[in-house]
Amino acid sequence: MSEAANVRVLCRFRPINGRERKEFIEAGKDPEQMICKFNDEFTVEIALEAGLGNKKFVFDRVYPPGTPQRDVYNLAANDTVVQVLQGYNGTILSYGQTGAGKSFSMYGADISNQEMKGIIPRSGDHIFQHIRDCKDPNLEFNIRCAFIEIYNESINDLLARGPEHENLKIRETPERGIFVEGATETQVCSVEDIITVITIGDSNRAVGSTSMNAVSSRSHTVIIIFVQVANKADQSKQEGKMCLVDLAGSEKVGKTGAEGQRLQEANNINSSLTTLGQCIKMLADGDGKAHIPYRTSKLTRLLQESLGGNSKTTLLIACSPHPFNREETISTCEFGKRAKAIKNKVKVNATKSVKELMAIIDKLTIQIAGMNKYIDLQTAVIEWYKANVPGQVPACYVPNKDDLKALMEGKKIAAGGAEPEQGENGEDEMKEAGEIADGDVTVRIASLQSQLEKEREANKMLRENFEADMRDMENKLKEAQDKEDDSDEESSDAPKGKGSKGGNEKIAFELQQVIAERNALKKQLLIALGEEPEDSESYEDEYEDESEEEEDGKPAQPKQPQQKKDKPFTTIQFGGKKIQELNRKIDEVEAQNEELQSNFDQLKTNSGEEIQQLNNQLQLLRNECNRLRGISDTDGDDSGLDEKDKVIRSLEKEVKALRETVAAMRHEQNKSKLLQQRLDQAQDKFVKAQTRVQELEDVKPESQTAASKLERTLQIKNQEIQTFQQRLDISDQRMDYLQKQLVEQSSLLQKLKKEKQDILKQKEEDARKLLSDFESQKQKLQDNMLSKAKVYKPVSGTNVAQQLAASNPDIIQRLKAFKSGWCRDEQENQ
Ligand SMILES: Nc1ncnc2c1ncn2[C@@H]1O[C@H](COP(=O)(O)OP(=O)(O)OP(=O)(O)O)[C@@H](O)[C@H]1O
Repeated sequence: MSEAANVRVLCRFRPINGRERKEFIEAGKDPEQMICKFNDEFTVEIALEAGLGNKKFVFDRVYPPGTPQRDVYNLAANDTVVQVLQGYNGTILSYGQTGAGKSFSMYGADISNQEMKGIIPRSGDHIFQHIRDCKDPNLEFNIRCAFIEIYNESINDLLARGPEHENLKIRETPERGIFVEGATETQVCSVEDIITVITIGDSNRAVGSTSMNAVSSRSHTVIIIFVQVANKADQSKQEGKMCLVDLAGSEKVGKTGAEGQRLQEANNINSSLTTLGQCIKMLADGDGKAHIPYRTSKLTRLLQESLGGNSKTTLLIACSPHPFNREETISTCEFGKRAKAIKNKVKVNATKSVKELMAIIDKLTIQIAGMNKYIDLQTAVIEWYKANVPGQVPACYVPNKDDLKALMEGKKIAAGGAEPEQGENGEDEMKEAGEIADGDVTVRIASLQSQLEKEREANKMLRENFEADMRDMENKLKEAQDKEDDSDEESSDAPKGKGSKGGNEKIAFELQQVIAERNALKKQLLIALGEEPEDSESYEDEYEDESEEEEDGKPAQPKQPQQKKDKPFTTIQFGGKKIQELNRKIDEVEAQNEELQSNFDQLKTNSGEEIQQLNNQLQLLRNECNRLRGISDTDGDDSGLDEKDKVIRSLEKEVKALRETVAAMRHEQNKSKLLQQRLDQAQDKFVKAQTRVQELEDVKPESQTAASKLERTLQIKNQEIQTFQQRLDISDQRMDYLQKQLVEQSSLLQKLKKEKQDILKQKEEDARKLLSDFESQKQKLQDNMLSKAKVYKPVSGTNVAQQLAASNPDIIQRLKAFKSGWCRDEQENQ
């Protein structure tokens, strides 16, 4: 993880020097005059040309003239060293006008003097003090130093001589970042080694005298201290890199009086500093997306990481306090102000051990496997959708983002059909994944959908059953009616007496059966609707007395059926067509019945009187006949006999006629009886029909209630179906989204695969390169040490300075000359 870090800018003013005094004394001005006013430790006000006021600059710290080296180090470099020891890149660069004190701050007036030494030797002190203080036996430190200069746009190795160490190339790799290819990196084991390295490097660098600075740096110098910390415990490594940059001074060519080689140097210096200024301006002003022209100069390319890159950077601007350099001081402060706005992105340079790399590869392999599995699942979903009707919930599990995450972490997901993992955490992971799967909305939709389907099916069945029941009831009613009609016809032809009564019983029995069946159906229907069935009333009671014998040979009067309590016997107004027909028939039968009854009564009255009269006449005739027979037997007169025979025959005719009349009357009487029986039957039918209608009337509200309940249930179910349909639509949208995601994930997978291959390839290449670099470096160092007797030894424990002195006697002269330059300048200042 990288973190943002602003470039810190510190501003240091050196004391007024001899040259500046001299200039002002010669000009008749106050030689001690200063242009800077220090309001607090962060602010400096620079006096502009006469009358134009002051210009205020705010920095992370402002050091007035006379600030001790230690104070500058404490703020400028202490934190940076700590961060480098933690594996960060840190840069401290000094910028300013020539002679403003850059080298003084970075190296110090005397690098071996405790008070006068500058940031670089103090950093060395700090690093080795830290190593000495470290108590962790697993940590191994490896400190290396490189020392280069950029002179006239050429990068030269200051720790080795020869053309092969000049004009070195800048390279960049993901592991190392930006580095100078072929620059000598010598191992240092103490601060003395660092001092030696500085001394050697200094002796090799390009310096010259200008009118502004007796020993002026004619090149930009960069000391790089690599701090590598290896942890034996976990085989990990991290390497912090500290760049200590002493820039060559910007100068006004006219003011410094440069000409010839100095002029060319000055132009190159100014050119690279101008590019540096441009990069800083663009970094400060831009939105982070602008192209920064780092490659325009070697300096900016080398400092690319320090400017807007992976480095915690501190810019130390060195300024002159004297009015003689007002313009340059203001310009330097402007430069510092711009640099302050730069934000770097820093991160720890942790080098992965083989173990760590293997772990990363394993993780990536798991991720790829997880993504493949995810893709398989998604493909299954798509296949399912293709094969099934849209709007249905997939029969297969629809994985979600969490599943992808879990799969990429090597976990398994329950709905994917994977086996539970072994080990302590396996179960938990499966449980977790299972919870994710169970909680998935699609699964819930599927479950609800199937529930709905079941409800729908049950509803449909209920409705069908109800309709079938209704149909059955109607059929039974029709059958019963037909049977009644048939019974009517049969009874008209049936033998007199008990025969017609038996027909009624049969109808009554069948009707009871119909009622019993209806009750059973009603009970089933109520149970299906989830209601408590009422206890069915016994309809048999209504008919239990119907089979009573006739009393005294007289036809039994039709009995009224027992009416149910609280249910009055009402005239039927039921809406069915059949019921209307039945009513009509009942009315007809009733009318017929009344007519027959009155005829029968009339006939009965008339025939009874007539029979009595005829019987009386017959008796009289019999008496007369007997009397005449007695007279005839006593007189013996034949004429009288003929007369008597005539009377007898006449009387016999009359008797015969009377007998025929009586037979006819008896026939009428029988006919009347038959009519009476038919009347009874009709009465029975009427009663039964009324009962039936009443039953239907009773059932009607229940049926209506059940129907309305069903209707309401259907409405609710329809609403639920609509809701489910909406949820299914959402699910469809989700599927679209998932399909898009699948495509994205596929391309991401491809990308990851490619990246993995690239990384592996790059690692192999780097390893090969490192090995070859190492071998060549090793060879070079050995060659240098053995054959050419070079000045340093890249292994700890040897006094590099002593070896250097022994093998390079001329360097002592050069160092003396170099130091005398500083001393001269010191004297001048004093
Ligand atoms: N803070 C200071 N206190 C005392 N003397 C200083 C201070 N800064 C600089 N000097 C002196 O000023 C002179 C010039 O300093 P220095 O060489 O460090 O300048 P520079 O900016 O590196 O110049 P150039 O760019 O030409 O190399 C030196 O003699 C140095 O000792």
